[in-house]
Amino acid sequence: MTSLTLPDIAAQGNQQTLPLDWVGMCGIALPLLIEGRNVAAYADAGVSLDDGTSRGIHMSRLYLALETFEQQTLSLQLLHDTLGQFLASHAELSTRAYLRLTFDHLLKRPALISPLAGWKRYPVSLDARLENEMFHVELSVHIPYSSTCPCSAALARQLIQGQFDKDFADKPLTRDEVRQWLGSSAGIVATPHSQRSLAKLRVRLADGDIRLGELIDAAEAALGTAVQTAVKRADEQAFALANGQNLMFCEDAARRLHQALHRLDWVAGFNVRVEHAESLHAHDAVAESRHHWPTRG
Ligand SMILES: Nc1nc2c(ncn2[C@@H]2O[C@H](COP(=O)(O)OP(=O)(O)OP(=O)(O)O)[C@@H](O)[C@H]2O)c(=O)[nH]1
Repeated sequence: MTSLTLPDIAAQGNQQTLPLDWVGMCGIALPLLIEGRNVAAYADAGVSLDDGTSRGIHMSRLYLALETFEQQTLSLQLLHDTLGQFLASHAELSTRAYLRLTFDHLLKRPALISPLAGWKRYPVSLDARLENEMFHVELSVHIPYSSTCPCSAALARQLIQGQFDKDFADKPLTRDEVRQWLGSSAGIVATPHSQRSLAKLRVRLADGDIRLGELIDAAEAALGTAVQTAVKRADEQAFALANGQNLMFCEDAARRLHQALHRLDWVAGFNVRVEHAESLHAHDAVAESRHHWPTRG
């Protein structure tokens, strides 16, 4: 068989000497192993091209370095080793390596009262980089929850009081009549507005495991009214009660999350952003809080 030499354009010299900050591939399909389950993820893999005289990087070497994710459980060590491999396969060319993994993490959540359960989807991204031998990992997760406006609740209560004064102005009060009135929409004339809300958490991981489930649980416990999966009427009623006891502005939600993340000793720094998709307005109410986090970014 004649052996054919394949042209290697990437290895050619470059006429314009210009280093590049990031070169690689985006949207690579990649199965991950997380908590014993296979998860369909996408990877963006890249390196810096510091040697501006080289035309290109070797994309296939980054691609092939990702193969281990299929067999090994996702861990900080695996991310670190992979980035190390990116750089080792680009000696003389690159000093910085980057890997972003994005996937949906599914958790089974029980109903509040009924014996039902269902799956909840949490979009996740993991950004790892190796720069000057320093390894950094940022975990980002989006957590939906429900929030009821405390101001709207107070305004609604005032209207209900006014209606009570009107309806019972000249009447002697009987327990039964009041009870009936409380159960009628003619009595409870106003309801506060609630909104589906979103907490966007970004945390810098110190050494240890990627404790994704623990992070989500801590955030949902702090928020109090996570959105539900399987719901019967009994669950909906319990949810209405939980919301009535858990009124919050976006500022309240951001402060609660700040305190909850601060308690996690494996979190080296964080950025919290909450978005309340208001039903009062066509715009959102938003609050942010950070700790050991650069102001921008
Ligand atoms: N650098 C670079 N490569 C690209 C690009 N688009 C496609 N490729 C292709 O990616 C393929 C893999 O490149 P390399 O990793 O250098 O492949 P290779 O030379 O067979 O592998 P090595 O011998 O390990 O260098 C080549 O066929 C490139 O043409 C691009 O924009 N930049």
